[in-house]
Amino acid sequence: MSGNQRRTTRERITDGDGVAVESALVGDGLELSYPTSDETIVDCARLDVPEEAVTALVGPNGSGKSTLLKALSNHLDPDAGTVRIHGDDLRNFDRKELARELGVLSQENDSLGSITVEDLVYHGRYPHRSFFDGVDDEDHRAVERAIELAGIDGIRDAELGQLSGGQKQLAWIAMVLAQDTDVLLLDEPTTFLDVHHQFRVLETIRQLNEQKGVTVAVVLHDIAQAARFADYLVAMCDGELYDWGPPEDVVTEQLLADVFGVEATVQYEPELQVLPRRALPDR
Ligand SMILES: Nc1ncnc2c1ncn2[C@@H]1O[C@H](COP(=O)(O)OP(=O)(O)OP(=O)(O)O)[C@@H](O)[C@H]1O
Repeated sequence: MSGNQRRTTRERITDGDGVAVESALVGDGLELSYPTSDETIVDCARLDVPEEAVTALVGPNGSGKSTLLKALSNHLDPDAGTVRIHGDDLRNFDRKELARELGVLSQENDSLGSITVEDLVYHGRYPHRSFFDGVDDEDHRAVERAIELAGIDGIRDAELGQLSGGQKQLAWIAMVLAQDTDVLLLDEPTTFLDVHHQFRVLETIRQLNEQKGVTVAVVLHDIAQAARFADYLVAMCDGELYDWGPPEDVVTEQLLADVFGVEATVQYEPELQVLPRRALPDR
C-alpha cells in the first residue's frame, strides 16, 4: 500500500500563532519506558510533527528526545498511547510498509558487518524491493542522488569499519535518504560532523523539505542552530513536553533557564540568536 493511498485522515492542530497546521505524525497520550525498568521515561499527552515542515526536538541530555523518537519510529512500544502517521496507528504497518513511509536515523545504528558505503546506501532501497527483485534503475538513481546529497562519492568504496565517526554518520544519512520517504526522523544527524558537513546536512534536509515537501523531525543539540533552522521546536524537559511551536515563541530566556539551566540572552538581530552567559546551579 502506498503512502498516498494511506493518506485518508487529516489531523489538524493549531500552532502557537493560532495557525491551523496538519500533522504527519502524532504521538497521543504517550507513556514510554524501557524493558529494563518500570520507570516512565517520557510522559507526553500530545506531540505533533506538522506535515511538510521541519520540527526540531531540543532539550538537555537525558530529557527523553531519543526515547520519543524511538516511539515515533516504532522502535519502542508505548506503555500507553498511540503514534499515528497520517492518521493510521503505526502498529497497523509491517516493517517494510513503515520503511516506505518513514526514514529513520537512530543513534544506535545496526551493525551490518564489513560492507562498503555504497552497499549500505543500497540497503536503504530494501523497502522498495520484493525478495526476488534485483536492483532497478530507480534504485540506482536514488542511491546516486543520496550519495551526492551526502557528499560521500569519494568514500563510496570504503568499508564502513575503516571510516571516521563523521564519515560513518554521512554514510548512514545517505542510506536514509536513499529510502526516499515522505517523513524523516533523524536523531542527532550532525553528531560527529565538522561545521561544513553540519551545514551540508542541514541544507540537504531543508532542500528536501522545500523541494519535495518532506516532513522532518530532527533531534538537535544546539538550540541556537535549531531555532534558526527549524519551522517548529519541541522542547523536552524531564521526559515531558515543556513547549511546542515556532522558534520565536518557544525560545525565551525563561525556557533557557528552566530547561537548559543557563542564563542567556535571546536576540533577534539580524536573526534569532541565543547568547549563553553562565550555567545556573543544578535544579
Ligand atoms: N536502552 C535504555 N534502557 C534504559 N534506560 C534508557 C535507555 N535509553 C535511554 N534510557 C534512559 O532514558 C532517559 C532519556 O534518555 P534519552 O536518550 O531519551 O534522552 P535524550 O534527551 O535523547 O538525551 P541525549 O541528549 O543525551 O541524547 C535517560 O535517563 C536514559 O538513561
